[in-house]
Amino acid sequence: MAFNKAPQYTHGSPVKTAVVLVNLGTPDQPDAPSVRRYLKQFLSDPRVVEIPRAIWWLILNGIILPIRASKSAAKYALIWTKEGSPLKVHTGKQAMLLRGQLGEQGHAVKVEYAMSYGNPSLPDVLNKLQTDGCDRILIVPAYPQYSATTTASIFDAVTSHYRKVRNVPELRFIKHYHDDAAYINALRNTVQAHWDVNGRGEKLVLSFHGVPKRTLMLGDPYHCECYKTARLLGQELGLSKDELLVTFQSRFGKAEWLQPYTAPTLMQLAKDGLKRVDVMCPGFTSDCLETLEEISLEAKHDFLEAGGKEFHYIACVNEDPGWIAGLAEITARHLQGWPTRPTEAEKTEEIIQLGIAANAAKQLGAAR
Ligand SMILES: C=CC1=C(C)c2cc3[nH]c(cc4nc(cc5[nH]c(cc1n2)c(C)c5CCC(=O)O)C(CCC(=O)O)=C4C)c(C)c3C=C
Ligand SMILES: [Fe+2]
Ligand SMILES: [Fe+2]
Repeated sequence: MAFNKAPQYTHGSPVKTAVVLVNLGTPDQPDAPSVRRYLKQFLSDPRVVEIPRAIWWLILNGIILPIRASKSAAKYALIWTKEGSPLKVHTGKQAMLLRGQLGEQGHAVKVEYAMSYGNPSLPDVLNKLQTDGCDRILIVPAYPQYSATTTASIFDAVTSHYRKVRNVPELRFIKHYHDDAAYINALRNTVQAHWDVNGRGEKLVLSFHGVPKRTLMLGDPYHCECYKTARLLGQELGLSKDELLVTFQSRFGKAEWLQPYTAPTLMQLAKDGLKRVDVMCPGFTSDCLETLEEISLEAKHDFLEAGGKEFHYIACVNEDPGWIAGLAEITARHLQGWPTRPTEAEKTEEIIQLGIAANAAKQLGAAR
């Protein structure tokens, strides 16, 4: 196997640190060809669909992609913004704000964002960081709860990238923050802010993205981590057991997924006489197709059709300042031990270098 050519090594170059916020990915455009390309990459990942490859290849290419690409594209079109896909827009803004927050705290780190599927791709971002001389990389998955389908797929993508690299950096990887006070507080503040403006529903439904039930039986901690997030948030909000409900959305395929399923549960609640429900999705740190279309539009429609009167969707933490502070806290904790705060000598050296560069530019200007 040939390894990718690394930038020329130079003695004494300062070791730079980078943080990469990684989210799932999204199509480039809300049209069938783009969605097909994205779904093909996503659903071909053996971490996402654990069916023998040859059989799955036939099902995916013969049935799923031809049908789903245009159906999903129509859904993406409903939530697309002028800036692009909400998932990408929010993740990009979070990375920019995290950069600012860590910088204010004195950390000299680069912060980028990348996607497991689609763009900006993880390999592109990791290559760029290598070119920029970053030799310490902290990977921050955008998922609070660990799941092999999401978190481990990032791990696979990162490690398989570096299998082709000659000069590998130091690597760190955050596994989860489902029970981290920084995340729970950001969720609590988001719910409270919504209640302060809109009053409070009879029930708060926490809808997490589902996974096949089989993965729980095989030892994936995702289900337990979702319940722990819910329990801690319920405690922070002072909710009784009757006021809080966990459900799982986005079932894909025919197999049983984690239950109770979100949409049928909401319809049953309405049929049982519940008038107002508040719904939040604490498995997502950015609003996306799954929250904006599936919950805020589809599930709302189902609840109202079944006799409910008021449906309140509470947005994800997105760029909420409390969450950006929390994300910075979690990130800084995982950067510990890496010298990210420049020493006085390094600061002086940087000032000298800047001075030399400015002088050179002046001389160049005078010579012209
Ligand atoms: C938050 C964690 C997520 C888990 C766990 C997860 C598992 C999972 N998802 C699918 C299939 C699809 N998911 C789709 C979209 C999608 N999924 C997540 C997150 C998790 N998925 C996000 C953030 C998004 C939205 C992306 C966006 O562009 O906004 C889709 C595509 C949309 C569609 O066609 O419905 C599919 C398909 C499986 C099979 C799975 C676990 C086995
Ligand atoms: Fe998904
Ligand atoms: Fe979905």
